[in-house]
Amino acid sequence: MLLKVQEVYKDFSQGGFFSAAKKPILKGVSLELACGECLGLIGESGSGKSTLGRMLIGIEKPDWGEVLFEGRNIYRSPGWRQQPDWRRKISAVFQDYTSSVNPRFRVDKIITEPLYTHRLASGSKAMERAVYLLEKVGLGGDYLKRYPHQLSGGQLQRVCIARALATNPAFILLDEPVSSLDVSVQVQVMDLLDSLKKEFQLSYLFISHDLAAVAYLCDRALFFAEGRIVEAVERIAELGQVKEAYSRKLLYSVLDFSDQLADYRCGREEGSRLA
Ligand SMILES: Nc1ncnc2c1ncn2[C@@H]1O[C@H](COP(=O)(O)OP(=O)(O)OP(=O)(O)O)[C@@H](O)[C@H]1O
Repeated sequence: MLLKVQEVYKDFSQGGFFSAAKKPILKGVSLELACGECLGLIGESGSGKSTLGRMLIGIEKPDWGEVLFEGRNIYRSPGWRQQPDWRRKISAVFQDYTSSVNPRFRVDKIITEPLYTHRLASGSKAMERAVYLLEKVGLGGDYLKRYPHQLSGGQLQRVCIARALATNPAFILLDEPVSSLDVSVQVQVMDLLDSLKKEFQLSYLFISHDLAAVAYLCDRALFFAEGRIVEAVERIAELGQVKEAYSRKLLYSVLDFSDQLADYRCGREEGSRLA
């Protein structure tokens, strides 16, 4: 198993720095992710999805429980706050692509930064890798010298995906990666993520409140409420048959679920016609 989360708990302080009051955010979450798999995490705003996501990429230490990556407890490995070898194998793409990049960096610097941080390449080797990655995300070397403000939202998110791929990761956290994009661009970016997953044998945790997007991209899914997994869907085709009241509520809240899924599928066909 690539990633294993065992009974993690997390509380956050409430009411400011001097307050001792704590609010439980994660309440005993366990999950597993195999190589090459895309697992969806669906839940309402504030349910703790991003907190769990941050825990999986090594930046939110659990109060209790374990996060095992390739069998190793990442928060107990020596120097987990620095740059141990496992860290380059874990990457992330977030919803807010604008604040994910330094606006004063050109695309080449954005993509090569992790290569320098992890001492994987520098100079012309790093630049060659940046061009290769830009091609992989459908942009190409012409974009190397552009600034973020010279790119569309979809192009900038592709640059963020290229950066996430730079260190040859095995696992990528995708925290609402298409939520800020137009539907037609969402389809293109999800198709890109899907083809990259196959090409590089990547595993994804895809956090979303959008059931249609989860149905489109994921192999299986977890419904998440108030810091707990309330229902697991082992076959994504059965997403519409969830039984728990919370999952059904989420399903019904997306009244246009099947319309939206049809839109995505339609967008994919259109995309392939345009290609
Ligand atoms: N560092 C922190 N300190 C205090 N409270 C926090 C911290 N990080 C998150 N929280 C709180 O934890 C709860 C869960 O937040 P989280 O971002 O994980 O939820 P989410 O399900 O990802 O929501 P959204 O979909 O809106 O991003 C929220 O009430 C949030 O305010």
